[in-house]
Amino acid sequence: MKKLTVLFFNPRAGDGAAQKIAVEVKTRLVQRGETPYQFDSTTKAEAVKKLRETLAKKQIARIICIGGDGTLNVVATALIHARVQVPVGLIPAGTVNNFAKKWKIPLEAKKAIEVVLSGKQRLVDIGVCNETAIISSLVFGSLADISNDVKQKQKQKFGLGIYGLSAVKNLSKSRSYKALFFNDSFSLYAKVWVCLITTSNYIGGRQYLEKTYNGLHITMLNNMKISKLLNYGFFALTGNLRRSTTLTSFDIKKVIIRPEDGQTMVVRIDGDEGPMLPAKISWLHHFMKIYVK
Ligand SMILES: Nc1ncnc2c1ncn2[C@@H]1O[C@H](COP(=O)(O)OP(=O)(O)OP(=O)(O)O)[C@@H](O)[C@H]1O
Repeated sequence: MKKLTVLFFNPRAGDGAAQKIAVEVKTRLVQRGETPYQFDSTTKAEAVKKLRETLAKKQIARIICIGGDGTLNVVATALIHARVQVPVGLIPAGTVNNFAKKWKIPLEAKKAIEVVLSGKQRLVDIGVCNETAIISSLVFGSLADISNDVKQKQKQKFGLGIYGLSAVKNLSKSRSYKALFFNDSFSLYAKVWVCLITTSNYIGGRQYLEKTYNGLHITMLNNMKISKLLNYGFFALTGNLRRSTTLTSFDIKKVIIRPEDGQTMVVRIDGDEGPMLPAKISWLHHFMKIYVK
């Protein structure tokens, strides 16, 4: 039986170009004698479920994913649930496309399609929080509440500056969360105003740390003051966040985060609402095969 190519696109990603790009990819695949397999989905949860079922029932040669980090998260989460490794071709069609920038996948659709069809692959690492993939970032604390406030439509209309505006709007509501970070060999109790965990030294398409490390980068702002925010903002914008004196920052492969005092906390992963804390967050070495230049 011939293995199938799954063609998965998210009409909500970026400026909505994914659907048009999907038609282009389909034409290229048909020209090569392939019949791509597609399914309909209207929510992220439905897409994860359908993709996981497809991976379990059918022989899949590869998945072509058209969208941003949130769309790629659907694919990686389905791969985690299905416990299989199938090569993934990313055609960037999101707003930020952090993952595509990190792996130098062309942002222009035509070029990205050629990268997938040329067949060169490499293994890459991602993160996981409970059973949800982390493609680029996990965040909780007041900033997570801020991104919750930012709707996809606003992001498309006003660009990423909308996060800054929302931050200023929400400043008065900000509060810190008490949480315990631990694994087999360390434990840290912290009052977290905002905690950011990333899989690389890029966030929002910009380099924010000097170096990357093969693991999760954890950066947290522990107490909220306007003066601290300015210091933090300066170093973040100049790509030297770890030089800021107002942060706790370390790299790790595995951590459990448990809120104290019975507080409830939801994390946001790759821009979407994720699981509630407590959660186990780990580094998945060589988890995903992707097409690269
Ligand atoms: N099949 C789907 N149907 C509906 N919505 C989806 C589907 N797959 C993903 N989504 C949601 O669409 C939203 C936008 O997707 P995505 O993150 O890829 O685009 P973006 O935000 O423009 O890009 P980026 O994250 O790179 O800035 C996300 O919130 C994601 O949860």
